Amino acid sequence: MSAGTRSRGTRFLRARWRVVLRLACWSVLETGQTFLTGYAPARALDAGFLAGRAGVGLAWLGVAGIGVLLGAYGTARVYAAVAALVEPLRDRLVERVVRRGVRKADRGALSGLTQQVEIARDTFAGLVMVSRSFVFTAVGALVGLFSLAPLLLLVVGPPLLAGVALFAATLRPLARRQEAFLVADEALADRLGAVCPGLRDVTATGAEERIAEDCGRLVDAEFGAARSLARWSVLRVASLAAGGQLPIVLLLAAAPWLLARGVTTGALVGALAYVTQSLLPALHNLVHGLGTSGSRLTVVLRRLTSADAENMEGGEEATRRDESGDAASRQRESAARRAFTPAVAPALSLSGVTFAYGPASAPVVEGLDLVLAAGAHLAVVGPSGIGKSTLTGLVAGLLRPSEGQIEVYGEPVPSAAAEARRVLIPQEAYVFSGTVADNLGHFRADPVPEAELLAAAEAVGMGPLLERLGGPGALVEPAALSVGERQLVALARAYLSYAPLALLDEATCHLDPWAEERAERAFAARPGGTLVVVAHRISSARRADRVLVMDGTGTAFGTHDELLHVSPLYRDLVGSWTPVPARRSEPALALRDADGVDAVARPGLAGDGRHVVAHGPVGQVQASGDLGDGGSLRRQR
Ligand SMILES: Nc1ncnc2c1ncn2[C@@H]1O[C@H](COP(=O)(O)OP(=O)(O)OP(=O)(O)O)[C@@H](O)[C@H]1O
Repeated sequence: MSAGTRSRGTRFLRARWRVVLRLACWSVLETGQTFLTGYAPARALDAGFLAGRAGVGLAWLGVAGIGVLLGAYGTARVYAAVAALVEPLRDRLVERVVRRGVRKADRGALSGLTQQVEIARDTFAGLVMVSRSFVFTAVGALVGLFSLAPLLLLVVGPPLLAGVALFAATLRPLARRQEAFLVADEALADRLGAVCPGLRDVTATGAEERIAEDCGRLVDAEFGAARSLARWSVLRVASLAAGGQLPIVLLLAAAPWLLARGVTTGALVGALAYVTQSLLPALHNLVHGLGTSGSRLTVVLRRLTSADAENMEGGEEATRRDESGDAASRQRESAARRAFTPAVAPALSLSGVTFAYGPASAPVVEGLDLVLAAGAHLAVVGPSGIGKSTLTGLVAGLLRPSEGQIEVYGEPVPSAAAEARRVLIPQEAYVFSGTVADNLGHFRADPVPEAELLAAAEAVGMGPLLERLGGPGALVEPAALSVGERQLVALARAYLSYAPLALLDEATCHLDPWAEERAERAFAARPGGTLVVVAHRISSARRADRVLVMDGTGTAFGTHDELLHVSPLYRDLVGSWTPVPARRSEPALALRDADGVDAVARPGLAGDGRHVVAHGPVGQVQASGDLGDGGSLRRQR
C-alpha cells in the first residue's frame, strides 16, 4: 500500500475514533466468548465431570452457552459498528467518483468506478471484520490459555507467533503479485473485450495472426503472474499450517510432558478447544481475507483515490502507445510503399501448393504451381465450389498450405511483409459505422488527403455514392447501404491501400457488369499494381491478360484465346456465360440466377422504375428486384 493511501487511511480512522472505540468495545464480548470456549470445558471437566460433580460440569457448559449467546449479540453489534465505519468510506469514494465522472461526462467510466467503489466498500468491511476478529480472538484465547496453565502458552504461543510472522512477511510481496495478477487479468479482459466484438473486422482485414499474437502475449503475462502468485500463496498455506495446525500436533505430542507438570486433563482439552475452535478459524480467515482482499482493496483504492493522476498517466501512456503504434504503422506503411516500387520478384508465386480443409478431406488445391509477374491481371475461373476462394485465402495468408510455398513480391506467406503487400476484397464487403473517410482510409495509417479519397472513389465508380452520402466526412450507416454499395466502399478502401497485389474474390458480384468493368480496370491500372480476380462473368475473364481455370485439383493457365483451344472446361464456362449487352443510356440491372445464369434488365422495362422485372436472355429466368441507388439489387424471386 502506498504511503499516500496509508496516511489517508490513518486520517480516516482517526476522524472516526468513536466508531473505532465502539467497535473495540463490542469486540470485547467476542473475546469473552473465545475465553469461555476453552476455559468453560476445562472447568467442566476438572471441577465437574472428572471430580464426580456432574452438576458443576453442566453449569460450566451452561456458562459456555451463555458466552456463545453474548458473543452472538456482540457480533451483531459489531456489524452495525463496521457499517458505521464502512459507509462513510463508500460515501466519500462515491462523491469523488461522481464528481470526476460528471466533470468528464463519461458515463462508462462512472459506472465502472462506482462498481469499484462497491468492491472497495465490501472488501474494506471484510478486512475490518477478519483483522478485528483475529486480534480479539487471539487475545481471548491467549488469556484463556494463561489462565488454564501458563505452560500451555509455551506450546501454543511460539508456532502461532511464527505463523503470524510468516504471514506478515509474505503480505507485501503477495500483495504485489496479487496486484500484478489483477492488472494482467484486467489487461487481458480489456483486450478481449475490444477484440471479441470486432472479430469480423479482424477477419475482414486479415489481422488474425497479429491479434492472436497480441492476445497471446497478454495470456502469457497473466499465466506468469498467476504462477508467481501461486508460488507465494504456498507460503501463505505454510503460515496457516505453522500457526494453526502445528499447535494442535504439539499439544497432543506434549500431552504427557504437560500432564507430568501439573497441567490438568481439562486444561489440555480446553487448550485444544482454543486452538481448533478459535485460533485456527480466526487465523484461516485472516490469512485468506487479508491476503486476498487486502491487495484487492489496495489496488481498487489506489485507482479510486489517485485516479486523476492515473488518468494523466493513462493519457500519457495512451499517447505513448499511440505514438509507438504510429511508429509501427509507419514502418509497415513504408514497407508497403516500398512494395509499390518496381519489384524484381514476381508479384505472386506458388510452388507445389496443396491444401485440404481437413486431414481426411480431399485436397481442394493440389500441387499448384503459378507465377504471376508484377503488374499482371489474372482471372481465376471455375465451377462453383471448385476452390477459387480457397486459392485467394491461401495467397492472402488466411489459410496455410499443407505443402508447398507461396510468395507475394518475394515475401513468404504468411508473414507481415507479405501481408503488407496484398489486399483481399471478399464477396461479403464489410462497412463499419464511422465516416466515409474512416471506412475508405481503413488500410492506411496516414491520413488520406481528401483529393486522394475523391480520386479513389471516382476511379472505382463510387463517386455518385460518395456524393449521395454527403462526402468523405459524412457518417455511414452500414445497414442503410445495399450490398452493391458496400462493395463499392470496400473497393475504394482496397484501392487506397498501399498493397500492390489486389485480390478481388467476387468482390464485384453485386455490381452491374459495367460497374464491375470500371472497378477492375481501375485496379488493373494502379501504378505497379497486380490484380487477381475471381471472375463470375466471362467479361471479367476476357479483360484479364491471363486466366487460371480451376478444375478439381487440375488447373489450366493461359490467355483467353489459348484456353478456348486447350481447356474444354473453359469452353464450357464461356459457353454458359451470358454475354454482356452493349451499354445503353439508362442504367441497366444485372441479375444472376442461382444457377449462375445472367439476366439483364433496364428500369422502366416493367414496373415502376425502382421495381423492375428482368427477363433473362438465356433460359426462362424471371426475377424482380429493387433497383437501389448505385444499381444494386435486392432480389426477390
Ligand atoms: N471452411 C471450410 N471448411 C471446409 N470446407 C470448405 C470450407 N470452405 C470451403 N470449403 C469447401 O472447399 C471447396 C472449395 O470452396 P471455395 O469456396 O474455395 O470454392 P469457390 O470455387 O470459391 O466457390 P464459389 O464460386 O461458389 O464461391 C468447396 O467444396 C467447399 O465446400
